[in-house]
This record gives sequence, C-alpha cells and structure tokens, in this order.
Amino acid sequence: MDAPPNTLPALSATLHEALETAGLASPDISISHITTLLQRYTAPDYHPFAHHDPSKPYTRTLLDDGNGFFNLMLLVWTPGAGSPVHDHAGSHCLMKVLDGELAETLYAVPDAHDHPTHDERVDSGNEDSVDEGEPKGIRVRKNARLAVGDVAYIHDKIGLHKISNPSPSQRAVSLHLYTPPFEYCKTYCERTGEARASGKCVFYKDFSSRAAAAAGTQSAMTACRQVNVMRPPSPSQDILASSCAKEMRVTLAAGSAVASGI
Ligand SMILES: N[C@@H](CS(=O)O)C(=O)O
Ligand SMILES: [Fe+2]
Repeated sequence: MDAPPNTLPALSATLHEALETAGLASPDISISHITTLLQRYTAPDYHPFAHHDPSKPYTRTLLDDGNGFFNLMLLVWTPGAGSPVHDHAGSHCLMKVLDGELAETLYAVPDAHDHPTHDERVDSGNEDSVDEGEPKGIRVRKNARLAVGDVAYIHDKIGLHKISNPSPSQRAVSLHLYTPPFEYCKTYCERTGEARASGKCVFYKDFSSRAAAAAGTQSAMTACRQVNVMRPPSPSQDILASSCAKEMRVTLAAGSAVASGI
C-alpha cells in the first residue's frame, strides 16, 4: 500500500478488503474490527472534502461507494442543527467524530401497532387517530455526547436516533460508514411516533469512483493522494470544484418537520 496506514485512501482500501463480500451483515465480519479501522483513521486529509452548506442542518459528501457494498461519507453539521429521528433502513452505521462535538439521542424502536404510519391511518380512514387520547411518543433510551475520536454504532435492532451539533458557533464533522448502502429510511415524529418515508438521502457532492468514471474525473481517494492537505487548495485548484462529478442539493422530504438530508 502506498499510503500511510491512517489516511483516507488507506482506510478506504482496508474497508474494500473487509466489506466487499457481504457488508457488515456477514457473520464473518466483526463490527469491532471495523470500529478499530475507523478509530485508526486520524489524518487531516478529509479537510478538502468537508463541504458545508450552512443553509442545511448538515451536508453529506460521498467519498466512496464501496462498489455497492458500503458508503463512506463525510457529514458537516451546522451549529445548533441536527437530523430528525430516523432509522437506518436495515443498514449498519458506524460514525466517527472528526471535528467538534455531536449529541446523539437514542430511542426505542416504536411498536408498529401503536404507531401506524401516516399512509396506514389514511387507508384505514382513521387519519386523525394520533390526536385521540394520550400521544404515543417514542421513548428516549439514552443521551450521549460524542467527542473527537469517538466511534458510535447503530442498527435498527438497537433503535432509532437523532444527531445534532450542540455548539452554537462551531461546525462539527463526522465520518459515516453505512453497509449496505441505503437511499431511503424512515423519519419519526417525536410526539406521536408516527413514521414517514424520508426523502431520498442525497449528497451535496459525490466523489465516488462510479460518479468520477461517469464524469471522467478523479475519485475522492485519487484526489486525496494528490492533494497537499497541509496547504488548503486555492479556488483555482479546488478539487471539490474540479473533480465534482455531480452536485446534488439536499432535498427535503415533503412534510418533514425538520429540514434535513434524510
Ligand atoms: N444517518 C444520517 C446521519 S445521522 O443523523 O446519523 C444520514 O446518513 O443522513
Ligand atoms: Fe443516523
């Protein structure tokens, strides 16, 4: 391997080796091993990819599409903003804080019978049922603060969560691994527990090799090997602009109470 072991290209190569068979769902693959790989990553070479649109709660940038087996992405969190309560569509999610601090609230998965979806209530002609009697909100199981270097893991079997940046002034950056990748998940109303299908989970920028090949540009990992991370690129050398294959603005789920990428 031509890169030092804790750089983004090195991490990416190791994740390809570990996950290109069956993703984390395989009994052969250990979540603690993948956690260790993420813990080892401490290099600053993510900086050129930490793209931030401050008009959004958080900005997702795809670094590696894992040949369809995983997605590795950077999320930059706007001060004081966060995601709505959501599930992870059966995917395993590992998240490492690279900069700033994040707050995670973990919720028990609501009982589907107690919390019909909006569509189910409409179909049953009982659309107003959540307003009758006690609201069946979702139950908080844990609140945690995640500092730089912390790696958190979540799966639907553990629960739902929401993430926020508690700082009023500092942005936060996190590195997320999802395996298998997913594009849609469910968001939940905290008061009623009602689930809604999310909008498509989109990327502000897509640096995956698939997108790069389609556009005839560099993948994130190639660009990462070439960029001098100690000297931020000038606007004319901005690899974000020059190698961006596809720019997709975050779209909001119709009716979503919280402006979010999911
Ligand atoms: N799972 C969320 C980020 S977070 O709130 O965990 C996403 O991929 O957009
Ligand atoms: Fe999440």
